[in-house]
Amino acid sequence: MDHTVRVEQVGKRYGNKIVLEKVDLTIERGQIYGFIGPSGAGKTTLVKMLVGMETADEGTVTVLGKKMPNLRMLQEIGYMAQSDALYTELTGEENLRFFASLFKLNKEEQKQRIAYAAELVNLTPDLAKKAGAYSGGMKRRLSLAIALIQNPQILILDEPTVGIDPELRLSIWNELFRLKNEEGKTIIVTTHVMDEADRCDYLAMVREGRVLANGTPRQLTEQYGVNTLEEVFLRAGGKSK
Ligand SMILES: Nc1ncnc2c1ncn2[C@@H]1O[C@H](COP(=O)(O)OP(=O)(O)OP(=O)(O)O)[C@@H](O)[C@H]1O
Repeated sequence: MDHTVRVEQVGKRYGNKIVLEKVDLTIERGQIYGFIGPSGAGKTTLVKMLVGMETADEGTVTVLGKKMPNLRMLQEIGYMAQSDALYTELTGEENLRFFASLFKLNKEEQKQRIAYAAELVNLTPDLAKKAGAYSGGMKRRLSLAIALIQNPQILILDEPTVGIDPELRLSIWNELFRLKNEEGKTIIVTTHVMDEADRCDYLAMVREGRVLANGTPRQLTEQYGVNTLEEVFLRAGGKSK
């Protein structure tokens, strides 16, 4: 099997608080892998470790065979954080150009990638406006375009479609499927939206720093004896489980 990400016995604490405990995961190349779980479960901490922005106190995180954190992996990992990290005084296009310049792309590739990413998120007509004047949804879209700019092998998206209207959400998901199917990209998302979780090939249910269950959406509903992922989420998120 072609492992893209391997998380082994990972533990993390902030002060006295245990945020992740004994987490094991394997993500295969070309998978859309979702993390679901209640607020504060540890999903963002986990994805930050995959990107190399947080270090594990225990255990190891390996991405494309390299132990994380590893600065060289930034070329291969596109990351969209939960809060937008944009230069508000720069226009949308200038933001894209700035981030494109951080990667190994020649001038022509930069131009193509900027046009592609802007088009994908429907921002082409707004590229000349300052990012500070964008609406919340437009900022999310610009962040997504930035995550794609270097054409990374792995996309890590922390709640990518929050504040994005249903039509654009659908077109973004169609593009994620295309990236997976045609380009073999590995896509990791965190989400609270159950119809998005349903679109993932594989899910990990995270709660209180542990992976309670993982499997395909169907395996999870079967395992919990319910009909929908929403019910799985409520069971796993509730105290009664
Ligand atoms: N830098 C930090 N310092 C201290 N505590 C932190 C830090 N980052 C996260 N935490 C705590 O770690 C826990 C897990 O947070 P995390 O952001 O990973 O959860 P999450 O599952 O992504 O939640 P949400 O769905 O709301 O985004 C929370 O209790 C949070 O308060």
